[in-house]
Amino acid sequence: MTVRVKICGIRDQMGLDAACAAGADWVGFVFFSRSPRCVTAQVAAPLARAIANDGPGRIGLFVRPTDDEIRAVLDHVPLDGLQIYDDASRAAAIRDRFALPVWLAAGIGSTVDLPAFCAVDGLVIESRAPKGSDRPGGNAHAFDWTLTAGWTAPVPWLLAGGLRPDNVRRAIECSGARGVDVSSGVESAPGVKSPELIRQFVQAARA
Ligand SMILES: O=C(O)c1ccccc1N[C@@H]1O[C@H](COP(=O)(O)O)[C@@H](O)[C@H]1O
Repeated sequence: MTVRVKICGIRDQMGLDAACAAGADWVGFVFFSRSPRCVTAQVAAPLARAIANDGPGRIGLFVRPTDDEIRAVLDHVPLDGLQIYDDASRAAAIRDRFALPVWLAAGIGSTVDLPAFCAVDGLVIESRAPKGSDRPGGNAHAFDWTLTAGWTAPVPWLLAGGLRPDNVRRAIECSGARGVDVSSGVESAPGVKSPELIRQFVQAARA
């Protein structure tokens, strides 16, 4: 089975071209001001529009957004889905409001944190933010991948957090994930995507 891959935190054409050439299934644009990968709608719009119809899906990442913040982005940037960091009921409300697929990000500390039910289209299962971090994801921080091994997921899900070309295969084998999401692990510096690491990551995920 082909593992599906999302490359998150795309900020420029070079990163986008690398993700497309590597065969990524989705690319993510981060609309969160405290992230080193943050893009404005003005920066993301031409990148999102440049993606071919058969290219990766375009995911907008938001942290506790208001409806107005999402609307302001959607007015300019064509997106195929939203990745939301908020509580489950708010994510479901965003799904209803904007009629777009919504993936809810869930930080996992133990198996009790794994959702048994949800009213969204997908889950991004990742580590909890380390103490002192001012953002809930994108921290290059991994969790115990075996926690998801016996889980019956209510919707499709991606594994995220601290994944890199040299650990993604082991993470997939330990977790049972069929999809992975990466940001920090394919960068040469915070916010700077490395085409070579993107290529290696996608290849390793699907090896
Ligand atoms: O990428 C970010 O900067 C970010 C900021 C705020 C919330 C989530 C963010 N990224 C997501 O976090 C995970 C793991 O990222 P990493 O590979 O450990 O850096 C992933 O789902 C990203 O989409």
